[in-house]
Amino acid sequence: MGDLLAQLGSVLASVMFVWAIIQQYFPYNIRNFFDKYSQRFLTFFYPYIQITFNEFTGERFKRSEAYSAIETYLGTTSSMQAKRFKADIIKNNTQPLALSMDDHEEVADEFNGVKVYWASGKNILKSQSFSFYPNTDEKRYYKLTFHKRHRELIFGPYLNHVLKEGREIKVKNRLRKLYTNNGSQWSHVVFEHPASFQTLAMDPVKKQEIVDDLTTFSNAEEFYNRIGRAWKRGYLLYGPPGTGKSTMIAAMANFLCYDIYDLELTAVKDNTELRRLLIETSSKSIIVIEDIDCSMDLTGQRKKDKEEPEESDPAKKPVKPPENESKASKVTLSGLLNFVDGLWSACGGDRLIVFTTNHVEKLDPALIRRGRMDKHIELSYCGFEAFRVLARNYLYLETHDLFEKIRGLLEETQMTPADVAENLMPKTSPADVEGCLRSLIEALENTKEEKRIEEEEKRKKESAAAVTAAAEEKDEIKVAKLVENGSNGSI
Ligand SMILES: Nc1ncnc2c1ncn2[C@@H]1O[C@H](COP(=O)(O)OP(=O)(O)OP(=O)(O)O)[C@@H](O)[C@H]1O
Ligand SMILES: [Mg+2]
Repeated sequence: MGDLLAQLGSVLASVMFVWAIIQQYFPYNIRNFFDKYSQRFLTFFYPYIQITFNEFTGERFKRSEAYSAIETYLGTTSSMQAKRFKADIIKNNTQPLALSMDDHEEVADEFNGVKVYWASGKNILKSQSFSFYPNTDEKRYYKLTFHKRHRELIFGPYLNHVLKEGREIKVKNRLRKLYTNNGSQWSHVVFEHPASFQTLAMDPVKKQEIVDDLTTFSNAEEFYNRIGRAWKRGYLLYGPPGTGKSTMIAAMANFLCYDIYDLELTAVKDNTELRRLLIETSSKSIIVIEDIDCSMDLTGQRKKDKEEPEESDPAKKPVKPPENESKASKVTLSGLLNFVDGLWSACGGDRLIVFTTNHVEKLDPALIRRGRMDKHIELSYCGFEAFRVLARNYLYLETHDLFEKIRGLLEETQMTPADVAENLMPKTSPADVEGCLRSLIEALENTKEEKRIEEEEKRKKESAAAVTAAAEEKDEIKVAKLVENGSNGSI
């Protein structure tokens, strides 16, 4: 046995030696000739198929998307098998490093019970001309090997699975961005908002419904293709200031790993500019228009005659530029509707459109009808369940004797989650839990008292108005009687 191995070893060594000599000394075309015929010879007996994915294809400096997706996919799949990795910092909240297989490593993968083999390698081409960047002549590739009887499974479902998984991991690992528009240009910063659905204070049933809806949407590419609709979904978030609309958008972006495009409509000149901005948005993004009722007169002619309710938040009063102001935005309701309706569906990929408003009743029904805004979500005053989330977030508190009292007060008053959160914010370290809860109770009682006084004053005003109206009515009757008597000649 030992002899046989020794002989095998020496045969292998001689073959490798001859191959090394061919590689080293024989001209390119002779090598090519050997390659070609040895391959033909091998494929005759060899039952395996090989596919090579090169790092650069076609355009010299454009990295192949498939190669990059495979690299990411194998980074996760190979983590238990490979011994040498390449690492890169990704500065992501959840994971600091992205791993990928180093050159000349080989790993196995399994799909539907079928085993396949991936190998990484590189060709070093000798540059014909002088180059300052010798590294650019390294050509990396991944080679996939599998038995030829699995050809259909691998060419179809398996490769789709690898590319899809790879892209998804890449999306999760990337640094996400928050884009804002300055007129017709997007500029961006890194998006690092810590909000999540766990920390969002709202009714848990409603919250779960939203999470499920988002999950279904983000996995529904095939469904949207099949029914012939653009892969997009509209959300309308409405409710008083400080109830968590903006926080929910950040939580959605973190949950789906999407970028955010915060569109400032008042800075957009006209419909053409709006169209350009929207077409420039990338897939896997949330396009947000905050305070849509204040952004401009989107309601068109229809609302002009109606009396508009007074805006309680002075910062959100609609900005109405002077008539002759040349910079005034000319974006129209129909311009916006065209995009929400899917004229821009030509740009593929999934996008969420989110509108927020404090006054849902002010919006034109055309803008928010189902199909345009698929989901209407009301964010309202803080209920007991929402309070419990805040207590957990701010004070690590699951239960407390004062909870029942707080429950009662929350049912009787209207306090926004922002105000509740402010009261629960620890003022000392370590947190004085009872002190925070008492400060909240005091704030709730003050709000309740203010509401009582307000209602009493309103009642007083209403009864005073009723008395005046009755007196006026009496006077009118008297006058009418006098007039009637006068016409009868009795005055
Ligand atoms: N439901 C909530 N859950 C957790 N935190 C909340 C919630 N609502 C408000 N907050 C807290 O209050 C602050 C203000 O909330 P946010 O900006 O989301 O309110 P909003 O509804 O967007 O208000 P506006 O209508 O004025 O834009 C947030 O920074 C957050 O800390
Ligand atoms: Mg907001």
